[in-house]
Amino acid sequence: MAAAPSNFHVISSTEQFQSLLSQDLQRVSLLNFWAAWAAPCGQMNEVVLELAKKYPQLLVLQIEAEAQSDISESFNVEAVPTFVVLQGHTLLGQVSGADAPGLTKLIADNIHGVLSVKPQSHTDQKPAPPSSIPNETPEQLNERLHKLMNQDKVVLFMKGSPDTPRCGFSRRIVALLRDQGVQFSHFDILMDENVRSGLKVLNNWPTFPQLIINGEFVGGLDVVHEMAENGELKEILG
Ligand SMILES: N[C@@H](CCC(=O)N[C@@H](CS)C(=O)NCC(=O)O)C(=O)O
Ligand code: FES
Repeated sequence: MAAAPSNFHVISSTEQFQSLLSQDLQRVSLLNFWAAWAAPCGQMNEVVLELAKKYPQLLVLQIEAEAQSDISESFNVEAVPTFVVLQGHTLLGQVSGADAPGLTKLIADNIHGVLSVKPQSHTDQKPAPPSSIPNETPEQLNERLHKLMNQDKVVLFMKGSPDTPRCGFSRRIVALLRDQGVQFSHFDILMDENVRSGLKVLNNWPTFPQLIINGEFVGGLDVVHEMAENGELKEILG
């Protein structure tokens, strides 16, 4: 990250957090709850830095969610990234997930009333997607997705690898499958944007992890967790 502006603070203690917030109770602040292992948080950190530069009057607090668990808990942060916008100690709004346009709008709307700074177009704030196989046709991608889904009896499409998950949801499904004694192959969707977006369409499911059994889409973490609880998972695994 390049040199941070003076309204941008990395929080290292609850005391520092409270004292920064209390300095000026009229000031609008943006709390960015992030984690180093979550790729979308890396992209959103850039967006947050741009917002800090664009709105010098905005107090921007970078909070590493797991390291500052007391602060995270007090705002009920359950996933990263989560963004909380306050004026003093009053909640103005919240955005969950890597929603750059949503966050930009929330800040613009709230800063606008307070400071009348003209908001800029949202489109130039979108992070660039990671690279993928160039010139792959939809047919080729479809064929590749079916091959990947059939590479083993159980295939997990996840963020990162089973030994190095890059997201809490992926980490939890790996722990669950291991706990259930399920053998599985995996594919890291962070390495391939075509697979990432293609599977969302093919399986009509917007998130990862995605578990595939016998070539068929089964569900994400919540679904698989439910199936492990009620015995259905063992049943379809035969
Ligand atoms: N409730 C979901 C949680 C998974 C989730 O929300 N995943 C998000 C954040 S990791 C996701 O994959 N977003 C789309 C993307 O990153 O492409 C489940 O049961 O699997
Ligand atoms: S990568 Fe942020 S919640 Fe999964």
